[in-house]
Amino acid sequence: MTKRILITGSNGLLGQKLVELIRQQPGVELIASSRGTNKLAALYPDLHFVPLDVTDRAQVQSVLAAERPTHIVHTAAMTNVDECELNQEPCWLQNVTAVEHLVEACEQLSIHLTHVSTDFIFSGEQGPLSEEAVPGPVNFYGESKLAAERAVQASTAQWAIVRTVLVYGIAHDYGRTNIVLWVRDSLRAGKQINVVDDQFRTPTLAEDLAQGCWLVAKNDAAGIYNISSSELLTPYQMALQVAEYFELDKDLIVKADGSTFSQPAKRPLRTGFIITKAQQHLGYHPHTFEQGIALLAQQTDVS
Ligand SMILES: NC(=O)C1=CN([C@@H]2O[C@H](COP(=O)(O)OP(=O)(O)OC[C@H]3O[C@@H](n4cnc5c(N)ncnc54)[C@H](OP(=O)(O)O)[C@@H]3O)[C@@H](O)[C@H]2O)C=CC1
Ligand SMILES: Cc1cn([C@H]2C[C@H](O)[C@@H](COP(=O)(O)OP(=O)(O)O[C@H]3O[C@@H](C)C(=O)[C@@H](O)[C@H]3O)O2)c(=O)[nH]c1=O
Repeated sequence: MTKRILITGSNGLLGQKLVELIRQQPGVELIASSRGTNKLAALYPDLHFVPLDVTDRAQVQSVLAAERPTHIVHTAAMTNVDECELNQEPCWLQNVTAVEHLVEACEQLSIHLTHVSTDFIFSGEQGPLSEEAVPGPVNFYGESKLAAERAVQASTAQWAIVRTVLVYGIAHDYGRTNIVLWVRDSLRAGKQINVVDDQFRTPTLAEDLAQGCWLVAKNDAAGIYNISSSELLTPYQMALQVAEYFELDKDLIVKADGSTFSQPAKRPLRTGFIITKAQQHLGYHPHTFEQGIALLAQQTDVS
């Protein structure tokens, strides 16, 4: 049966990488969707795009009934963690209520749902984590993403959950920075930055995350899959690698921790994922952080 894959949040970082990847797959029909206008229209004039605000139940019902996808990769979310902490109603609407609308439609139309989740559902007391780890969020964004997972796991539709962590990459017409570009651009500007050395992550190249989501949908996989890199690093260690690669001044990177650096929303300290299940079951093989930096360097040097 021909796969018809609908991506939610196709204007986002992961959404754009999924469009780039899936549009090249033979025998697969792609439906891109997002809340705003299509940011990829100039890049991919032939891209089939439909406006879809996933918080609007009627839109979810009508678009899915019209487009009849066989698979959905749900990337859309409110992803600014501090904004979620300070604006909890829109966070819940975008991260939980929207998922309930999608689950309902996937059950009605027998659509395979791949839902993208996060390490922030965990407390940060221990890591790196397997798929069996017990959640315990420490911020509202994490609470919303855990509630979304529970809605998906209670579904009678075919579902898979892809958990990831600290995604970096370059997207078109995109407002948000990421750890690699933020460090590179700060050091290039001669700016001193305070970077925490007490948070542990397995940073994820956006292209690898897209590959992981594609492997899940392609294989009609079921259950939870950790999709990230396999290198456990602190942001401080990541910053040093970025400085090394771009030959920038490491002395501008000042080591910080929770006692000297804080953000409106608490961050889980130790996360990061064990990815052996995805490696063995899906054939998932991510880039190293250094390879990821090199890929971004190539992309920024040409764009
Ligand atoms: N980035 C990271 O470090 C991590 C991300 N994740 C998860 O991965 C997924 C993708 O993240 P990422 O690509 O970074 O996110 P982005 O913030 O880059 O993109 C999210 C997209 O979702 C869209 N969106 C938001 N609300 C709606 C809505 N109601 N209807 C339709 N589209 C909507 C946004 O549209 P608009 O542009 O109009 O705002 C945006 O384009 C998310 O589920 C996130 O929770 C998990 C771990 C780490
Ligand atoms: C801005 C800043 C960040 N950091 C560190 C904190 C953190 O570990 C890392 C990234 O910080 P940010 O606040 O940009 O990102 P943060 O909101 O922590 O990223 C999270 O995003 C959501 C969507 C997720 O799902 C999580 O997996 C995670 O990736 O860099 C510093 O050390 N100094 C700084 O000045």
